[in-house]
Amino acid sequence: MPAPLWPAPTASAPVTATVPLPGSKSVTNRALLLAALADGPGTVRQALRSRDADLMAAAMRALGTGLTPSNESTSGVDWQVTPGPVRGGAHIDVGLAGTVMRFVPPMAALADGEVFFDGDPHARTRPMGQILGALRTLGAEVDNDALPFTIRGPITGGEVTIDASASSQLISGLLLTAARFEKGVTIRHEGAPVPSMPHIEMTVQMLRAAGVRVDDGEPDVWRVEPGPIAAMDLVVEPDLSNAAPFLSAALITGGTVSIPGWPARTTQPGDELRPLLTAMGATVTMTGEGLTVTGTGEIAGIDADLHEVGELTPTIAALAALATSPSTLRGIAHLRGHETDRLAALVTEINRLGGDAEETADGLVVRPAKLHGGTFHSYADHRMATAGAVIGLAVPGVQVEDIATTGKTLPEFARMWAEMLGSERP
Ligand SMILES: O=C(O)C1=C[C@@H](OP(=O)(O)O)[C@@H](O)[C@H](O)C1
Ligand SMILES: C=C(OP(=O)(O)O)C(=O)O
Repeated sequence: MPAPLWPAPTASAPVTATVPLPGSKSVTNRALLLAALADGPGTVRQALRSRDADLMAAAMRALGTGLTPSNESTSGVDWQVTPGPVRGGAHIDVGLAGTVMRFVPPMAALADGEVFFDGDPHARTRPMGQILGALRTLGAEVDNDALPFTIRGPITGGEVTIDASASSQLISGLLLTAARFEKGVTIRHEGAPVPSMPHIEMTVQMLRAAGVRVDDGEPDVWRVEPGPIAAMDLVVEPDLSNAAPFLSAALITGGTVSIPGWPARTTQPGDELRPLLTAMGATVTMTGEGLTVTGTGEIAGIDADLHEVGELTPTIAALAALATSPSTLRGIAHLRGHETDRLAALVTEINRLGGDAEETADGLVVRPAKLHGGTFHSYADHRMATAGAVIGLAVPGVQVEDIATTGKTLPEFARMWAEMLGSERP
C-alpha cells in the first residue's frame, strides 16, 4: 500500500517560534548501552522516545537489562537502568537504526549464548562487514557479513584494523563495549578518512565520563583499557540535528526561530548549524537560554565540506534548492550507506520539483531553479521527509510521502511543525 501523502504547509508570513526539542538520538542510544553495561544502576534523564531509541531500549531489555520509565511525556522519558548479566537467546530488531545495528553487536558478543540480529529490508544493505569482521578477529563467531546475522561470544578483545570510511559508527560501536572485553581493544583505522568524527568524540567523552580509560592521542588509533564502566546519572541534550528543519524556517520566511537549551559546548554535529546557517545568510545568536536564528527570506548558496556532519545534509540540500546562488556540498560519499542513498534520493526529489541538483563523486551540486509542487518521496528516511517539509514552506503544493517516517528520531515532527507555523506573525 502506498504511504499517505502529507500536504506540506506553506508559510504565508515570517515564522516567529520557540521550538523545544526532544533528546538527542545519538546521546540517548549511547547512554542506554553504557548504563546497561555499568557496574551499578543508573539513570538516563530526558531520553528520546522515538523508533530508534525504543529499538535500543528493547535491545537492552532483550539482553537482560532492567529498564523502568518515569516522567514520561511526548518529549521524553527518564529511564532507571538496572544492569544484568548479558543474556543470550535474544532476537534483536535493529529497524533501520545505524546506532542499534553497530552499537549492540559488540555487547551481544558478551552474552552467554547466541544472539540473532535483523532489521528493515534496507538495513540489510547498510555497511556492517567491517565491524562484524572485527568482532571475529576479537574472538566472537559471526555467521554473515551483513544483516541478518547471529553472534556467539565469548569475545576477548585485543587489536584490530578496520576500514571505517563507510561510517564512524563502526568505530563507536567497538569502543562503547570494549572496556568489558577481557583485553580491552586497540582499533586502527586504515582507508579513506573516517566521517562524522564528532560522533566518535561523543563516544570517547561519554566513555571517559563513565571512568573508562580511552587513548585517542594518535590519529586513526583508539585504545580502550579493560575495566568497569561507572554507573551514570545523565541528562540527554536536545537533538541539535533535528533542530535543522525548524531553524531553516527562519531563513526561508525571514523569521526568527529559537531552540531552548542549546548546549554551550557539545560534541553533537548539529552545533555546526551555527556556521553553516550563518554562511547561508542567517544571523545566529547564542544566549543563556539557547540558540536564535533570524533569516532575511533570501538564502545564499554555500560551498561546504559536510564530511564531519553528514546527517545535516538533507536539510542543507533543501535550503540550497531554495537559494539564490549555487551550492556545492562535499565530503559526503558515505551518505550512500545511510537510511537510503541520500545523494541519489536528494537529487531525484529536488529535480522532481523542478530543481537543478546533480550528484558528484562525493556530494551534490545544487543550482538555483524555480521549484513547483509535487510529491517528495521519503524513502523511509526521516531526514528526507523533513527536507520535503522545508522545501514545502516556500513552494506551494509539495506533498511529502510518509511523513510518519520522521518517527525514527522525532515522532512529534508534524505536530511541532504545525505549531511552529501556528505562531506565524499575521
Ligand atoms: O554515532 C552516531 O550516533 C551517528 C554517527 C553518524 O553516522 P555515520 O558516521 O555513519 O555518518 C551519523 O550520521 C548518525 O546519524 C549518528
Ligand atoms: C544517518 C543517520 O542515522 P543512523 O543512526 O541510522 O545511521 C541519521 O540519523 O541521519
